Amino acid sequence: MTTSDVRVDRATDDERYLATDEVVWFDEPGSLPAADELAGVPADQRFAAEVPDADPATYAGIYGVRPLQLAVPGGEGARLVPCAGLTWVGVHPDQRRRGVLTAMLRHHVEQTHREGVAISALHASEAAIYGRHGWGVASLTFAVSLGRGTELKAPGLDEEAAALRTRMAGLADPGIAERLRECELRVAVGEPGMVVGELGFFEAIVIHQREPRATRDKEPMRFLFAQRDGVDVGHAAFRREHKWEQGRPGGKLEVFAVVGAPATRLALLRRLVDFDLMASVKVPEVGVDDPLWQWIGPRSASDVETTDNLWLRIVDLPAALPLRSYVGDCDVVVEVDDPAAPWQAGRWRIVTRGGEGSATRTDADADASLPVAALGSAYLGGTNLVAMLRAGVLSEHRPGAIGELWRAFRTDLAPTPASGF
Ligand SMILES: CC(=O)SCCNC(=O)CCNC(=O)[C@H](O)C(C)(C)COP(=O)(O)OP(=O)(O)OC[C@H]1O[C@@H](n2cnc3c(N)ncnc32)[C@H](O)[C@@H]1OP(=O)(O)O
Repeated sequence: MTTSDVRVDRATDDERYLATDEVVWFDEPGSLPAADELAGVPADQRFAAEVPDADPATYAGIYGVRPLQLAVPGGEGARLVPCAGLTWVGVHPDQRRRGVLTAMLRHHVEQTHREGVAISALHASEAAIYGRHGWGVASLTFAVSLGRGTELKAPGLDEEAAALRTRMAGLADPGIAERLRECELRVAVGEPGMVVGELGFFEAIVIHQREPRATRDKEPMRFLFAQRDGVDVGHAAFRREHKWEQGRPGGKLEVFAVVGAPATRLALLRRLVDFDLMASVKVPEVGVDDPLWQWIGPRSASDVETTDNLWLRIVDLPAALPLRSYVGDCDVVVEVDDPAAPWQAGRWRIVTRGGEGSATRTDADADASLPVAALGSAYLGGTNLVAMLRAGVLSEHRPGAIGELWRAFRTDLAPTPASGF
């Protein structure tokens, strides 16, 4: 079988899509009606691959797209731009390593381009999958474990943080999905790297968290909202777990997200490290330049794990570059290697001036050659192109060209990690 034997189109059979999902992800079967299981990925954004000799009860492969707003560098803060959130990618175990994923990713890139969206983003289950298909790691994230009562020292933010009120909320509270989304939209304009889903994405969180398999033996997900003058300015999602050691409480608090500008994050984290009966708190989605590192000092975390966060793929280079702002000026001709998107492979003159950027076709000699994944990696200012050159994964034909490009793309702060989608 070759990739051309794989037919990819809209998935029209919900049961078949879910049966494929179950065999790929080997989770406890869901108990919700199909429409609820599939909530969060619009019906016209669910796709499936078919191959000639497959089991008719499942698809050979499935994928979905969540329409997202991606916060990209924009002046002092961020601009929110449309982005295709690739998710739910899976190939039936009987069909793996036959090119089904390759066919689906090619379809996704073409489909995204056709729909006029310039950027695709994803979180990768395994790091080896997406680089060869043009996605590059655009941000890194850390999960940081803290002990109960860890002191967060931030003298310059104490007053602002103290003026915020934090209040708990639950999944059953009316309007919770709307509140989460509104709050994230408010925060994202200051945090390049964040993504914000449509309302259906937040409704799906509520639907899925109410399912028995999500809460078995566990506290249901709870939220902590930070409010200024009655307006939500940030939130954290978390769950506590009982643990007793020799009659003493040693509970674990698992945080799923902390969303807010620095003073809001400070107020939320101070609450999270001070819940009764807890001994430790695990905070995910801590970015490279997250203020938490300054607040806790170099050795206060009991454990730190790092992973790749958002992977970006540019699918329309001349449309993508003007969407963000740039701190430096450059004029560099790049040869872009992108076999899966021939409309943007080849030579481009990238010019940034006065904060604005563009890419135009040119026949001039290339100053540098790049896989398209390198541009996705650098797009949020999160991955250093000069470091990639030194590592030997890019090539330069005019000395200094990559440095010039990087000084235009770089940002003051590393991107904020994007929450899972
Ligand atoms: C955004 C998201 O949804 S992330 C979730 C991704 N899904 C999963 O992890 C679910 C479990 N895994 C799977 O369903 C499948 O193994 C997939 C989707 C990862 C890969 O699907 P396949 O159809 O087997 O991939 P395909 O045959 O097109 O492989 C393309 C190439 O990538 C390589 N590759 C694919 N997956 C992996 C992997 N997990 N690790 C290393 N290499 C991989 C293949 O070896 C192949 O290389 P080659 O062209 O040099 O031979």
